[in-house]
Amino acid sequence: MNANQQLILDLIRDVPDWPKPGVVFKDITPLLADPRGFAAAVDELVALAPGPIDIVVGMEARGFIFAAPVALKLGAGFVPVRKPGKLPGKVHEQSFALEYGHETLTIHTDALWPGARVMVIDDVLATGGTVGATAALIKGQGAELVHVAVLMELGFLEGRGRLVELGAGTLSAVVTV
Ligand SMILES: O=P(O)(O)OC[C@H]1O[C@H](OP(=O)(O)OP(=O)(O)O)[C@H](O)[C@@H]1O
Ligand SMILES: Nc1ncnc2[nH]cnc12
Repeated sequence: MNANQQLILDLIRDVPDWPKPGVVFKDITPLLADPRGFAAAVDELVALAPGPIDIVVGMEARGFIFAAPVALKLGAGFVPVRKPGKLPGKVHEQSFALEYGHETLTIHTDALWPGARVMVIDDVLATGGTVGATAALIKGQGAELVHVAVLMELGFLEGRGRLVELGAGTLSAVVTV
């Protein structure tokens, strides 16, 4: 483990039984409030890009926090995947189950183009539902999902296996717990 990874782990707070009993919530707010920690997280995510990237896709809301600075550092554009009723244009949508509920995600129908090299960035991989739905939205536009990078993978929830089943492409995590 490198120094950045140790710093990141030290700055993520466990909140037991939130938002519902049995869930241990990984709270990134202490990490974001620490400039060295936040920079370390962005740098480690940037380092996971496998090559040139046209567009970084981030998912509302926590994904936006990391995806936007990663896009800038990679010289890529940023495309938001949002919850329903937020994007003003025509959208494609995809529903899925979360660790603590259900969700639908949307993307503008003209956000991507065939062959665009896309990287997905999110804070947490839990069950894989969010990344799986986002991958479907990206592939639905004929874009190339080059890689998925998350700050933290919750290994015990086996989201990675679900993504293989969904054909969501390669994934790496800065830290795994
Ligand atoms: O792998 P999964 O089981 O899909 O869970 C991971 C997702 O859950 C959280 O988002 P959440 O829907 O809680 O929304 P938020 O970013 O608005 O807090 C997190 O930011 C990931 O996007
Ligand atoms: N346990 C968890 N902590 C933080 N974000 C999450 N998203 C889904 N499960 C989560």
